Amino acid sequence: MVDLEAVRKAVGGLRDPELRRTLEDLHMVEGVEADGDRVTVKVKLTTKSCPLQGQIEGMVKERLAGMPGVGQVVVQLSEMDPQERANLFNGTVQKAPILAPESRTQIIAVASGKGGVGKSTVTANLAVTLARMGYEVGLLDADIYGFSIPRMFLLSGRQPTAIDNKILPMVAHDVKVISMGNFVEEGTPVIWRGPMLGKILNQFVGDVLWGEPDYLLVDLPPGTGDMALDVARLMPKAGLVIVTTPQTVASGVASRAAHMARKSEQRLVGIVENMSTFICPHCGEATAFFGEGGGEFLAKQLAVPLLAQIPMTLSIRQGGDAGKPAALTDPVIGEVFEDLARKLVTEMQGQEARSGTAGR
Ligand SMILES: Nc1ncnc2c1ncn2[C@@H]1O[C@H](COP(=O)(O)OP(=O)(O)OP(=O)(O)O)[C@@H](O)[C@H]1O
Repeated sequence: MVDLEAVRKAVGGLRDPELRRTLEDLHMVEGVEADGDRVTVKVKLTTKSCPLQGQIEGMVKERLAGMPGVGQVVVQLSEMDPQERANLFNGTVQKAPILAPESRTQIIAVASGKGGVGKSTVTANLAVTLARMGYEVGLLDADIYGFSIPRMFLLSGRQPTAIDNKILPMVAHDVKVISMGNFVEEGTPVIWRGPMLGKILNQFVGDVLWGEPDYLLVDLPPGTGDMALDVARLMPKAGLVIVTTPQTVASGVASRAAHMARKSEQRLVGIVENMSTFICPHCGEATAFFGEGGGEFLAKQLAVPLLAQIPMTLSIRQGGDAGKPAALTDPVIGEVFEDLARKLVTEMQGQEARSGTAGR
């Protein structure tokens, strides 16, 4: 005898790979039936064109395999009607828009004074680390000219699913990702300017079904251009983390980014010094390749904490190119980023509490 309640519970406990919620929460389990040991599970997808339907079918079969009394498993897929979908998206998936005062999502914008200091690398590694620590994480790649996030998450060339004018973020390494890089042909230059940038950012925030992540990381373009100002305008509560190298600090470009943030009344959370030392892949010796003390100097100057000093390692570069951030594969780097994530979470909580906005 098949225990249909147990089957329903087992299927209901599976998580939708895109929406990151259980099928039960999403009201996707329409019914379970048994005819002898032949079990039929009816699953209602948000859309029949869902590219993950094969994956969902496989998940159900794998989950039920070997359950007492269960022999053959048949998965019948159907589709929600627009009303059911709207109820689901506006209710279960996204209770409040991500920028609404009642949203629980904390936004962390990651900036740098100039390009090439490793801002995207730090953002990607921080995102996967927060996800590994159990937080729900979204990553918005607002570096629309020099997007490198899709490559770092092995998402190049893929397109997110769009349903009823909403976009589902792609998921990689447990992080929900949206990047301009997934909306344009590879190698095509992005030439929008001024007001268009604000519109894209608006869309990436308003039209993407982020759900309710604990943290939304925003990878800003380098420098103090239009996009950084748009982020300040659209996300006034975002905390800003500035990535610098010891050398960049010396040239003063990092502090320009910080001063702009202050001017636009953005909340500075802290500094991350990247490429602090070069770790030789052969002998393991650490060399202060770009000088020393820069991050600390900037942190003192701005009266914010130095959250981390990230070494320059082969594993970080290789992880970025291979689509698997090194924080997931190199235990030493994993530890460095976990330390950064813990400090960042604590600092954000402290700032919230001090400004009296905790629990918003
Ligand atoms: N700590 C590190 N160790 C080794 N390589 C690193 C490290 N940080 C960054 N890199 C490498 O440096 C290059 C530039 O990094 P990244 O793309 O993250 O910079 P960025 O500041 O985001 O640049 P841009 O804003 O111009 O896109 C990449 O090849 C990346 O793999």
